[in-house]
Amino acid sequence: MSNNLSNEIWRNLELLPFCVLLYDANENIFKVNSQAQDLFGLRNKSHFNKIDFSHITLTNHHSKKELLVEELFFDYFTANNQCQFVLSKQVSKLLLNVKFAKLPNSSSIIIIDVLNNNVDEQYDFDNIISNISTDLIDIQNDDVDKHINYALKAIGTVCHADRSYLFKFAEDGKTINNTHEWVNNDIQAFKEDLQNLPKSDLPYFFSLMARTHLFRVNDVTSLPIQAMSEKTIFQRQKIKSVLCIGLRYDKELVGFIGCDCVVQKRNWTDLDLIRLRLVGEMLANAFKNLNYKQELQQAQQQLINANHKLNKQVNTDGLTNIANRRCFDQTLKCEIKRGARNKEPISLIMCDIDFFKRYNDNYGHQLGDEVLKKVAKALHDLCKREGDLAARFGGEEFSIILPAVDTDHCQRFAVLIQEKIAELAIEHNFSSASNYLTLSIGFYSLIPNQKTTPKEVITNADIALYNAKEAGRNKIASFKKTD
Ligand SMILES: Nc1nc2c(ncn2[C@@H]2O[C@H](COP(=O)(O)OP(=O)(O)OP(=O)(O)O)[C@@H](O)[C@H]2O)c(=O)[nH]1
Repeated sequence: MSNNLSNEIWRNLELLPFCVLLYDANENIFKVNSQAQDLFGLRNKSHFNKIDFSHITLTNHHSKKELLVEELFFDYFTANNQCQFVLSKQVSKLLLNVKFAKLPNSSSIIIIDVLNNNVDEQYDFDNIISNISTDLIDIQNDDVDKHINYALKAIGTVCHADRSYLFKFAEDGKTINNTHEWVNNDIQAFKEDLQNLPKSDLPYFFSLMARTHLFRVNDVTSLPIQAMSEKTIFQRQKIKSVLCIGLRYDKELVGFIGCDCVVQKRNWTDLDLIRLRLVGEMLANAFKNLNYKQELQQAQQQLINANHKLNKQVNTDGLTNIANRRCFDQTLKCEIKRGARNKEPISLIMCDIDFFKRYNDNYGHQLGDEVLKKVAKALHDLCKREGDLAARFGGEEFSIILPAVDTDHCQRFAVLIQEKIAELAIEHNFSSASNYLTLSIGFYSLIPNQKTTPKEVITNADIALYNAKEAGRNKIASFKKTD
């Protein structure tokens, strides 16, 4: 490549809006445009030698291998003419996209595009954002505060703020509450003072928020005259710069998150805004999910309660509030099967109020109902073991299922029933059996087998009850098989 040609190419190249370096093989010199000189901290010269780059190393962004800048010009690029490198500066790391082109006569050009101003910070923020979004996806009510505080600390730190916070509008829509706050070391917290704050105290702030969902002030002292109220509040909190973005829930503004700088002013960057907006959107989505989840849980609970109530209703006798015939039938069927499986006894007691018709006729139907309730409660209270069931069989007749109870045990239980009814001491002057209300009790105890049917068990207990009645009432009779 002739000198003239090389110079001509360079005149065009050096004007590109990138960092450009050219190696002129003829002269064995390097040319570096002003952006590239700035990037590598080189002194302004018309051309450079290898030695001028000897202090500059780059790190391959993917392989993490280090190399000297000069190596880029000589056989570094083979298959791919483009690669990303990290250049470590004093306080930051820059991500560079480096493109390589060969010229005739072993000369070559390097064009560098600075992709990111601080690789570490971006990397940290990406990590934080990915953590926050993972945490917020499955947010539960009891750890919501932890995640919000983490998000606020993250956004406060990456935006170089001294304080970050979340405000939510109260239900009346007229006041706001500072629900969460992060403050940097030695920075005063204000959360407690910022409860039930009338929106009307910040008219300028909220008019901007309503229109743009954004409030970005680099220098609080430069706020316009309409923002007098805001200025006073900000200055009381020693705020020098403030950046807030609105939180929307179904397009409606429900609050805002923001950052303050207290120690020194900050010219908020577009990146600060993008980051704050990202965190704000994630929080707003999380609140939305949480709300849906809560509504769903409430609906599920209501359904469970309604089901429970319905289940109770269909299985409960309306007057006496103990198990009804339906529940009795189902339970007896199950317990017979269980007894057959486990080869365990089961007892069924049928009991009937003596001369109840006379009671009704003389004391009235209403008092009759009260008696039924008292007897039902007494029987229910006696059923203490799990699996025992007292039910209203129909009219003034009650039944009790006693799993794992044999004849002797059931006889003792029947006596307990009589004692309990006697304790009630319900006057019945029209009974031929006693002056007080009494029951006739019949029971059937058996070890069921696969063929045993509920019908057969009920019939036998009923026969025993009939025998108790026949024996003069207020009696206990057990069913005995007549072969
Ligand atoms: N108050 C009230 N009475 C009821 C209810 N269900 C049934 N009865 C009454 O219970 C009475 C049962 O009468 P009977 O079957 O003749 O029997 P009893 O008078 O108790 O005579 P024994 O059983 O032979 O001692 C009837 O008068 C029914 O009206 C109810 O829900 N409330």
